[in-house]
Amino acid sequence: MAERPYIVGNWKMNGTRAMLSEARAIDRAAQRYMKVEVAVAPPYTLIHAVHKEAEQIGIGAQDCHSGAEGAHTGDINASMVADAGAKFVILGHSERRQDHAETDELINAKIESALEAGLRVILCCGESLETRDAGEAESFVLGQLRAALPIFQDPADRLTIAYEPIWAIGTGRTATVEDIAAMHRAIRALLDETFGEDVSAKVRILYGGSVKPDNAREILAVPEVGGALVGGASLSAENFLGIVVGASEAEEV
Ligand SMILES: O=C(CO)COP(=O)(O)O
Repeated sequence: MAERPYIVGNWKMNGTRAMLSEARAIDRAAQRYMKVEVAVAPPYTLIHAVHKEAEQIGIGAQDCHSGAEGAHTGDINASMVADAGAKFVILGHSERRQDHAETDELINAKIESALEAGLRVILCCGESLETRDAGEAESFVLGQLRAALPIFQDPADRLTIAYEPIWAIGTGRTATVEDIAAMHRAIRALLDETFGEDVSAKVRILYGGSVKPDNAREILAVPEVGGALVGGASLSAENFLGIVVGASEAEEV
């Protein structure tokens, strides 16, 4: 693997200032695992506070509005999260696609504004169980990516992909390592075709969906997997660091 494994915690709609002690613990411990790149995406309300605590870990946002500042009550745009200390934003997460009816067009507009604000993008993709059972998982996921990849002029520097099968998110059910490897290979082939192999090699493909300390090492040892996007297990420093340790051990194999 060309790059360090990338372990990103997505706190989703969790966390008050009480979580700052967890963030501090993650940050201090991450300094012992320099072979792993560690980051968290807290809710908007905590981005700046976590950014101030963090010396080692990267900070990101879980979403951003697609527009410039203006009359959009309750919304937060890309330059605002960048100003708060975020260096990346997660876009296209299945929970945003489902709960907020986000379309590929809207996600593309968000990607454009994020790139303009200097943010890196973690672009999520993933199929439902119905789609998988119909044998259409690969074409669905590649379709989601084909819709967005042409926007990236400088993908090596700005793009990370997260493959998160919807049926594995928060369910305790992970995809098999064979399924993960197969989907990651298909995504890599698309990246090779779109950007050329040299640039593609610099884009990490993460797996997400019920990654826990006890399965992290096995998943992260899959050569095609460049890291993990972690939901539930990122809310406790102990669990999240268990995954970082798993990534570090998988690197040594
Ligand atoms: O959606 C996810 C990360 O973005 C995965 O969530 P869980 O790790 O809770 O399954």
